[in-house]
Amino acid sequence: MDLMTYKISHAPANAYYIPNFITEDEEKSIMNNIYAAPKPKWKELAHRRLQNWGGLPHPKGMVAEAIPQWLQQQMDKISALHVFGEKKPNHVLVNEYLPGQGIMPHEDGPLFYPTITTINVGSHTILEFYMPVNSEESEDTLPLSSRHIGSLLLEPRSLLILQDNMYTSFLHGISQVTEDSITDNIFNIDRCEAQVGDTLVRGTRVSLTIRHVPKVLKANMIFGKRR
Ligand SMILES: O=C(O)CCC(=O)C(=O)O
Ligand SMILES: [Fe+2]
Repeated sequence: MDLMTYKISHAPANAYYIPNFITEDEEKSIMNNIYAAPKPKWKELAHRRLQNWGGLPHPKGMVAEAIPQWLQQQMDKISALHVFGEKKPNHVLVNEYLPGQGIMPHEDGPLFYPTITTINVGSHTILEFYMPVNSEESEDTLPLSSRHIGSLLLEPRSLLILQDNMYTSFLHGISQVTEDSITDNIFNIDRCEAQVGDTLVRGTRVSLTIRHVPKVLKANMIFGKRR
């Protein structure tokens, strides 16, 4: 697969969008596996819920946990695209959004290698990008709406890859709405099934954010070596 074919030329930095990265059968099986997880695997937040696979990222290092085969398979497919350099993805964050749910604009922080890959399952969403405020400015003088630079439409079964500047120079977030108007402010609209003028009604979306966590602790570094 030649990644360059999928580069989003209108995006302000390195971003790639691969429609139909997974098949409908794979999508169903991913959904089944995610919903088969025991209830405590879900972490409930105010506006979404999530599952961590591979461990819990932590400034002191992630205690690695085994990744099930159904996820590893997808991670290997992404590895094959060489988007993590010499590294391999070792962590998956699953987010579930019901219609009307979203995520506040944020940066993903220093715990991850600067490539984010996301498999999109179930429903579309719109990922919005914003300029951050620097220390001299405040939210009052530069409201979020004035800092919006554009967005990406993520259709079901697609893969999104964001790198470097896209990761460090902008905030990303998902608005808490139940439908989205498709406008020409969507960087990848020419790669989507939807067209400018459409209104897309949101269903339940599950995203798999697949990343590389550089700092990993071996269990014996915590408990001491046992022989
Ligand atoms: O659901 C998504 O695609 C975005 C998730 C996200 O930005 C995060 O969990 O940091
Ligand atoms: Fe994020």
